Amino acid sequence: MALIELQDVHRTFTVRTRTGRFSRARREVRAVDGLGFTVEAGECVGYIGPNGAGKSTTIKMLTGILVPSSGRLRVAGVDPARERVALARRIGVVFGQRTTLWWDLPLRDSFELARRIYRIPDARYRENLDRCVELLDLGGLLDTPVRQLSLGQRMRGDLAAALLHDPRVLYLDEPTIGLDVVSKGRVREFLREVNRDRGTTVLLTTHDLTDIEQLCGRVMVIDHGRLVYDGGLEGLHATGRSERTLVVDLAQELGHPVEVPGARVTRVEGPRQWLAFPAQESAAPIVAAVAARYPLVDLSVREPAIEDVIARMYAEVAIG
Ligand SMILES: Nc1ncnc2c1ncn2[C@@H]1O[C@H](COP(=O)(O)OP(=O)(O)OP(=O)(O)O)[C@@H](O)[C@H]1O
Repeated sequence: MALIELQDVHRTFTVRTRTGRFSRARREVRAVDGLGFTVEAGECVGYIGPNGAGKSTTIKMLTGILVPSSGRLRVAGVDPARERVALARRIGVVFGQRTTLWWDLPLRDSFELARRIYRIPDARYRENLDRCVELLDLGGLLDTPVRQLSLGQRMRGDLAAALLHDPRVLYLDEPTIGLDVVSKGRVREFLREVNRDRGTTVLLTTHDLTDIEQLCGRVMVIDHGRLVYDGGLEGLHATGRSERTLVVDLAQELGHPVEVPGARVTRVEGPRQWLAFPAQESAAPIVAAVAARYPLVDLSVREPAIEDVIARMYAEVAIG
């Protein structure tokens, strides 16, 4: 069953720019430009793209904060902008950069407030709170005012607050931003549990690709308001933008890059040179060509890092 559905969604903004001392021009920005995708119940999907791609605008439309200029949008069966109250019961939202917790009150009070706002039945509330407290290790923090919590503790509190009412969809916007390695691991482990054991559908926006690698079976890449990739993370390598690297140690420093068909030198350090070649091609002919022309001491092949693939993809979309 599809929990999130977008069909040909557009959202434009009109911005005024100064063209002279007394003159202004109106310009249309297409923040989201014919976007369409479906997220099925129980999926955990990464939603990534360069700055200004349209991610926040999409999330704002999905949470009912912004109305689309045109197109069709449904979340858990409701139209977000028209049925905000019904939507609120079905979704949970966590923004890494902002908190929904009450700054001066103990953590417990923010949870209590969520119980009242969402009218969560007592038994359900206690069960969910106990689970979150245990999994997120919040036991010793419930009576601490939020302003005294560390960033990692506060994020764990925000996650709990977003899930107490059993939302079917969880939107996460940079949930691990600024956290140390241990805190990131804990947040990711919790999210995995929420998605796997409770079947909560997760849409995750992040600039940290490790979040995606560890949590998402599917990734959508957006740029200029359009979907430019939708599929598995490993499938990104097959888009032709992925490169492997052959690292060769020559017997002596050449003073210039080696010349080998099918590969390009990306770095030279003394006798060591780095040769990039398309990831889907075999390394064998390149190794043979290098060995035939230059005396070698050692060589190794490095697999592409997903960061590099995405960076190249962003760069190509920007140029094209
Ligand atoms: N309220 C607004 N008024 C005018 N333009 C806007 C408004 N909100 C967003 N935009 C423009 O729409 C485009 C998409 O912005 P959006 O914030 O959705 O991108 P993003 O992918 O979330 O970027 P980031 O990763 O930097 O948060 C940008 O060009 C932005 O300047």
